[in-house]
Amino acid sequence: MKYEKSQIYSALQEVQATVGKENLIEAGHVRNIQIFGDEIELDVISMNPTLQAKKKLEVSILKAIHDHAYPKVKVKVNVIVPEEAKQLASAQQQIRGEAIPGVKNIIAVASGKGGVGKSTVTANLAVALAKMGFKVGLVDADIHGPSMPIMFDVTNEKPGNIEVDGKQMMDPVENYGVKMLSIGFFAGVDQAVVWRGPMATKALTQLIRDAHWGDLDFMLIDLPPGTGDIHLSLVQAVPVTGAVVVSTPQQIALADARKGVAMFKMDAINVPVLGIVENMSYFTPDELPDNKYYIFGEAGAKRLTAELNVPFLGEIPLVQSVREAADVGRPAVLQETTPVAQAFVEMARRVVEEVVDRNDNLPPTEATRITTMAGCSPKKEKTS
Ligand SMILES: Nc1ncnc2c1ncn2[C@@H]1O[C@H](COP(=O)(O)OP(=O)(O)OP(=O)(O)O)[C@@H](O)[C@H]1O
Repeated sequence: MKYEKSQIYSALQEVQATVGKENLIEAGHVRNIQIFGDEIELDVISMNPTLQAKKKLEVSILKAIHDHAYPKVKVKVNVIVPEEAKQLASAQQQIRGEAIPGVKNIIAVASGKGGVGKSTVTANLAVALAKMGFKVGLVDADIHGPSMPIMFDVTNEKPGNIEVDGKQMMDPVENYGVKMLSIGFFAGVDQAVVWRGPMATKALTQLIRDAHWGDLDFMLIDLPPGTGDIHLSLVQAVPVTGAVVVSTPQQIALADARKGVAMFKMDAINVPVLGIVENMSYFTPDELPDNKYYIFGEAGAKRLTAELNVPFLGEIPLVQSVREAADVGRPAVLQETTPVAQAFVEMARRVVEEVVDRNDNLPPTEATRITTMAGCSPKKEKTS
């Protein structure tokens, strides 16, 4: 079949440019349409440097060409981000608050709905990253129910004080290779529940900024469920590298996860969504390890990622040992050889991949970036 450039141009008029109201052709964002046998290749400009925007643009172009010109043709899209678009995004990041010296990547872990296992996933992600050799810090900002001290078996510890450049700072507690601060250390679980608005925000900012974290590859922030004040405060207080959203496959959890993703994508917030983790994907009894029971529905979060065009970061089974491990303060990923531990390690690998991808495609949070998967092979268990 012979393909006509004019047909391709008219199909691309159906796709909106990444800024303004014009379509791609009106905006002059399509360059170098080339036809090689049964393949069309073209360059397109994206004024939005985020990975999501670029992927969305690519998908829209494929769809437009298939729907309005040639249904079966192979299409290769090269998305180009001009330097000024990168600089603009960088400037937008600056007004968000200063980076934290020594902290390379800040990852917010969120869920729309409570009780879907956000804190469990965060704790296991933190330990998995530490086992891979990364320097990891964890901020438990879940003011409604800080659970990290229990999950890390440090309920009887208190963060120390340390003088840094003449200033008194909190010294995070450490276990399993993860430095950690929790609102629970200061307020006690019962008090923390009543914290709201400015008080919660102030506490969160102090946990992040008034602590001596040292050099970290990753700072994970376990947010309260939902989409509230504290989420907005966080993105104003620090430049968040990306967000991980946790959901179960259940419809009501997915509806809230969708809201969570939408919140991070809002123009005013504009935090790249690294992807969605599906927790409690299926139940597997210990005595029948090959049996999978999809008690909350099957692959719901996976479908949602396809629909929202965000990465799928993995599925974690519902296993009794995960709950037991959380309760005794030894995250399940430390079990090493169990399938659920491997699922957590695989999820951590996917998160690192997405961070690398994001840092390659967006202005960095700081000058030093993680741009390699080196160090991603699990090393020997490190416990304290
Ligand atoms: N994959 C899993 N298998 C078994 N139990 C799990 C799993 N994930 C989480 N749980 C258990 O489910 C309960 C809720 O988990 P968790 O506290 O992590 O949820 P959450 O989303 O952080 O809750 P919230 O933020 O509303 O306090 C805990 O008892 C936890 O041990």
